[in-house]
Amino acid sequence: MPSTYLPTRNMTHQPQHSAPTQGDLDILSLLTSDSTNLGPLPSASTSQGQQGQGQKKRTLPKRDSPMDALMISAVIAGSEKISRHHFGHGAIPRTGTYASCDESRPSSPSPHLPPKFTMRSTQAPRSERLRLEAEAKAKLQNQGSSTSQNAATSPTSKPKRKMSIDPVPISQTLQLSSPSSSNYFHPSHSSLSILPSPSARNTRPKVRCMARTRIPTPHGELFLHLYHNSSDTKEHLAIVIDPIQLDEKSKTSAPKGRKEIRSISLDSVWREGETDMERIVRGAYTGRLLPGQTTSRSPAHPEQEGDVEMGMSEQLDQLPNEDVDVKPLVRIHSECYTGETIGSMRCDCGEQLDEALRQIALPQHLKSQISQQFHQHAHGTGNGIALPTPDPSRRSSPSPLDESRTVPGRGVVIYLRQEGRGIGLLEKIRAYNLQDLGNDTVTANLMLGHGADERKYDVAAEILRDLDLAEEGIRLLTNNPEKVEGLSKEGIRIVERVGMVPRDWKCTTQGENEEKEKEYAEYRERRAGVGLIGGGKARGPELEKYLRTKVERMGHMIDIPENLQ
Ligand SMILES: Nc1nc2c(ncn2[C@@H]2O[C@H](COP(=O)(O)OP(=O)(O)OP(=O)(O)O)[C@@H](O)[C@H]2O)c(=O)[nH]1
Repeated sequence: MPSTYLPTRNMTHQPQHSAPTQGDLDILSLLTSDSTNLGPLPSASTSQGQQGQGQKKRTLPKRDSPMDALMISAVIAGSEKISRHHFGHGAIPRTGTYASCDESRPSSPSPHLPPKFTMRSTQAPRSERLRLEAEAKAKLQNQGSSTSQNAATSPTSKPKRKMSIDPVPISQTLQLSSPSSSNYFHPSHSSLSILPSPSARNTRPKVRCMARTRIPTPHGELFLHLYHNSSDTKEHLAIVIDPIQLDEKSKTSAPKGRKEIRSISLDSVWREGETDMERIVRGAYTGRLLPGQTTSRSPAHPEQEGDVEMGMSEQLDQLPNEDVDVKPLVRIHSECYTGETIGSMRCDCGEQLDEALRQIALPQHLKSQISQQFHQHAHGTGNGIALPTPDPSRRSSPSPLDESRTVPGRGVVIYLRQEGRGIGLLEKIRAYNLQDLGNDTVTANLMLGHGADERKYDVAAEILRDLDLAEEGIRLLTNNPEKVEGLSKEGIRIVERVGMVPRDWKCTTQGENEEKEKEYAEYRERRAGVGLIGGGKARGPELEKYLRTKVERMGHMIDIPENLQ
């Protein structure tokens, strides 16, 4: 091999401090020597005794992998100045950092040739990497032992983030999902591992509103609140309709003392020094955001409001009238993918969600609200839940309230992610197949090893508490006695139950079918159906059977229309 193959460029740029190793010298000698000078490589068949006297034994030093001299030469000749120490590192323009892969041996380019490139390791020295790894392990162990308790009590001890949207990591806010019943389709499924501890079962779940935003809908503008909680991994929602927060006219027409429906956990200060932009991004502002806005009118920092508009409650306090306000209308709604998204007419869930939003947004007559309280609902509250009976003497006494006054409607739909009455979408789909075999919605659940209804209302109650509605009292929109009982047990004050009449039954019962039909047809064209498939009235034999089962087997507090009995 001619000596011109010697990779002189490379050798010239070897760092001066590092003496060539024996391996380097061997390769150099291999590349520059005549191959005939190489002795035979030792092999199993060649013993020392068999070697000729004059033959000098030449062996390559033991290296990690066999190296082909020609290949090495070709690679070196065709590449930038790369020494074997830097093999595998990237060639980058000189930028100053990590001039060598080992900080103890900085590279020293030849003083004669201005270097075009310097080599920079793409990774830190091993010592540094080991140190970081040990640090990370220690940190993980610490986190494991201190758990969520630390996080909840000292959010400021978290590593500093650019924008603190989430004061507590999701892993600490959300725990493993709620228990599900076992059934014979999943013999291997054990729910034991995810059952909460007995002590956890007795404590109230904690909820935190993580973010809120304004959503325009066919029923007006509303605020969507997303909640995390400590008892399951679901993101439950609160859909708040409260026009006084957005609309000047509503503000002035609302009764004195009406409070905005706001989340306490969202509005609180999440950490010291949080910025206006952080509060805006999570939705902890009052009023309406405008393009380019960077400061928030924040209920948590009233002292910062300065030149901004007067707070809503101050304005309301200045209203002259003394009206008793209508209580917020609340619906606790459970997720139903089929009914709400693909317009299934096996159930009335899509229609109910639409109808609930419509009813909450409707202006309320103060007079009618008071008079409603004189009448116990036609079906009572069911399950022994006593609703307050207003003093009948007030009925006859003339009062300014007798003059009907319209005030903006307000209320909340708590949207719980309890698909399929708590059994999940997969199981509900299986239940539908059992229903097609002739079973009703309750029997199908039982056949799958579930309860007829596995829902809980503790998280809903905590969300109502967070919205500061628990004590003020609510009007609950439902036919379901379990919802009334569940919420009452959780300490929610229900002043009235408002029935949910299926739109189709409404037409049938009121004897004004044609007019009502027309009204619903117009309604459907005008505003329903936006975002809800078939948002008008649902009708069909399967829906009929479902509704009937709810009344006959689940105790729902509504009469089946006479012509359908
Ligand atoms: N397992 C099962 N769940 C169903 C079926 N049809 C509807 N659902 C679920 O039932 C729930 C609907 O309940 P809600 O809208 O809260 O109302 P409700 O319990 O009927 O009571 P109301 O408040 O009177 O409407 C949703 O989670 C649906 O997914 C069914 O056939 N089987």
